[in-house]
Amino acid sequence: MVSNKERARRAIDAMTALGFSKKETTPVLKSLLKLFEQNWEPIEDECYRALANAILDARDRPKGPEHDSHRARMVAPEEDHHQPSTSLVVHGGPCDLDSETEAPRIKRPRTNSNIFSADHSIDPQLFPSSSTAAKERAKQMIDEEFQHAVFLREPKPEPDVDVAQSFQDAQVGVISHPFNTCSSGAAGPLALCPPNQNQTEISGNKGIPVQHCRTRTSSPSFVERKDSMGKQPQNRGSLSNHTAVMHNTETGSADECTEAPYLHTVVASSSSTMGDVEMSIKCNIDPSKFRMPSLETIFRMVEDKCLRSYKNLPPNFSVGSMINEICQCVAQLANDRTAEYTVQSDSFDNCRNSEKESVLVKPIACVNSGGVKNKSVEDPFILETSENGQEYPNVAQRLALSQVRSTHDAPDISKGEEKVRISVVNEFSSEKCPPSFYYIQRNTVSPKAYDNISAGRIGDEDGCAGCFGNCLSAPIPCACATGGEFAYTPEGLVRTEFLEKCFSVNLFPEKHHKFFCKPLERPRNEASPEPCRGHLIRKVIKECWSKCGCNMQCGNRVVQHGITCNLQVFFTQEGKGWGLRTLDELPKGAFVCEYVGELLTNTELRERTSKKTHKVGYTYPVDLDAACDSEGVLKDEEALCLDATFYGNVGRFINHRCYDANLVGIPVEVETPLHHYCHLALFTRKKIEAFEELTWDYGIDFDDDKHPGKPFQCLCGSRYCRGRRRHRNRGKAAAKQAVVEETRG
Ligand SMILES: C[S@@+](CC[C@H](N)C(=O)[O-])C[C@H]1O[C@@H](n2cnc3c(N)ncnc32)[C@H](O)[C@@H]1O
Repeated sequence: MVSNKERARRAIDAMTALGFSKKETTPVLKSLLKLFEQNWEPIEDECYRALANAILDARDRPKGPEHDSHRARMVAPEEDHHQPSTSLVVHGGPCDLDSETEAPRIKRPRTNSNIFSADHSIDPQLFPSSSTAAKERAKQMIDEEFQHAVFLREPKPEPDVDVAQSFQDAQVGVISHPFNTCSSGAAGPLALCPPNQNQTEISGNKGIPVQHCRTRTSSPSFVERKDSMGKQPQNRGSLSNHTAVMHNTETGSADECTEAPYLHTVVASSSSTMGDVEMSIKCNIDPSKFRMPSLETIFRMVEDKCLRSYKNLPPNFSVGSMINEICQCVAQLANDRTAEYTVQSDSFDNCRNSEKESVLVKPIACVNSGGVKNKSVEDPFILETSENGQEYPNVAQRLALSQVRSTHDAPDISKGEEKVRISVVNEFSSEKCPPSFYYIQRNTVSPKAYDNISAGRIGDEDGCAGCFGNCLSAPIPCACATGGEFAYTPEGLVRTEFLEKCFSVNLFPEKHHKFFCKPLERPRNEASPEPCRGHLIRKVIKECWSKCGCNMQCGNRVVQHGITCNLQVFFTQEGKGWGLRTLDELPKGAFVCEYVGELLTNTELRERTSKKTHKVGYTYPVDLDAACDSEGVLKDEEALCLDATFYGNVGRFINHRCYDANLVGIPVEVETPLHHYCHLALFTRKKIEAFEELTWDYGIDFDDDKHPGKPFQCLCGSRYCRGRRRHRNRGKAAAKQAVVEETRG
């Protein structure tokens, strides 16, 4: 049992850590002891919160004949005069309650450097006496008051702690505790944690989460929460848990804290029958200088840094989700050492081990029913690192891979990323599913491409003031309508005229304006890249977006809703590899899917393809021609393209067909606050029957021997095929004319 002397010493030390002198603390402590009838618990509870408050009250209390230095009134000074009878006076000597009806007024701590505010006194009626009930209620009120504050006051760091260094030494720790209490997702309370208590519970009210604090002995401190009923809150894993835990600087005793004050913020948590896992940030701090930023701010900054540092990130990359994922993985791996875990872990180990020389992405195998080995397991993509060690996929990407769906074991190749299930079948060979890639529903953006699009070259960040309700039914089209008319019909189909104009640009590029990339200035001895062959200026659909005044059901929002038709990836009979088909009949002008991949600059794509180190049979880059600037001129490194080789959606399975393909690609501005560029959306050019293969004219000139990428041997089967030798000399104009007529007819 700890002696009173020791308890007093600890209390004084705790206060010293907060910047209160021993001289100041001692009389107030005595008063409180008296008040609580020599019961230490209410004083020690909540990291000596009551004591800290009482000292502050003593400080705040105006000095006067009736207020000697040993008297601390737990009342806000401004109320003191008006409600003297309701305040509790604590004497420095033996406990001397002025009145049985007086009660302590507990103040809310100030949130910034000056810490404890005196602006929030608690109704004294709630503390009618110093009875146990009153003390309980007082304790509860303290909790309520402390829910949202950072409770720091000039703590004394360890003498040998370099404060500046301590800031940099903010650590993230994973704390696992296999029991059933858990953290809530609600904005959480902050606690001042006593240095010598094994567990302190701060009760809350109205369902507001409460917390326990454990101080460190050999293991790190942690904070956990449960609701006022002691149940686990539902919204686990939210990232707003925010807890400040402060330790004193005491050293020596095994059960006492041995480190400088630190701020302890719970970042994420995961709860399951397997146990709870939390991740927290611990900062050694100088509270006079330190203000804990919000987690959202921190995450945003980290995400921004990742984007800049690494080549590529999925657009929905979120540090917060990643940390949550880590918690879940810790819980899972700690409990479940299955074979599957070993396999996956190995692939990550491979990535890690080969980080220096090359990065190995080992796609996860298909589940093969017939015992057929998936080629992709044996032939992983090998991607060389660039000079600066950053090549696809890099560290951040590998971390992000857990969020991106691999295509193994896929009755739905999108692994639930899309609203509809996209099945995979192979009726013609033993390959059960396509070589692995990472399924993404939205483009990822490389930092360079990001710089280009965030420069606002393509889109206009401002929303349209004229949008309201469903823009398509407005009597006068708003500014989102391209050329004064919306491209979509009320049924969500692209209007025939618009569709034909888009098709015509593809078919007769020579009749349409082009713009040309300017190559980068290069040193004389360096080979110049191939001169730009020109990018077509295409018709663009601009969809309404979050800054528009209309609602999500507005008819001028189609592509942004994602895939809605039933598609299937299938193995083609003609030798084109995998292809995409529709399972339902589709009307003319229907949106099928976007071509999704990694958004790169042309320069980045060239660098990537020049390495040609990956063992990928098919290539998937597509120019984003619509990415023109107002001057009609682009620098080479500004022109954008999409590469779906490693990351992509079902669009990457659409094969080429010369001229009479049944899909047409239309650039669509689907804006987000961060991205303003044209997405490449594929719409049906004509009515398509169920089970018909979906095709698209890549615009390849098979006669062009100078083309940097060797075109494949076309097996499209079209009567107008440009790839078949015997057709090459036939008049292209005649072929185009035939297609136009066929389209009209
Ligand atoms: C975007 S991918 C299409 C999906 C691809 N078939 C697969 O299995 O992943 C483009 C590649 O498919 C092949 N391909 C597409 N259309 C073709 C065609 N008409 N004839 C022959 N091969 C074709 C070529 O190898 C081309 O580089």
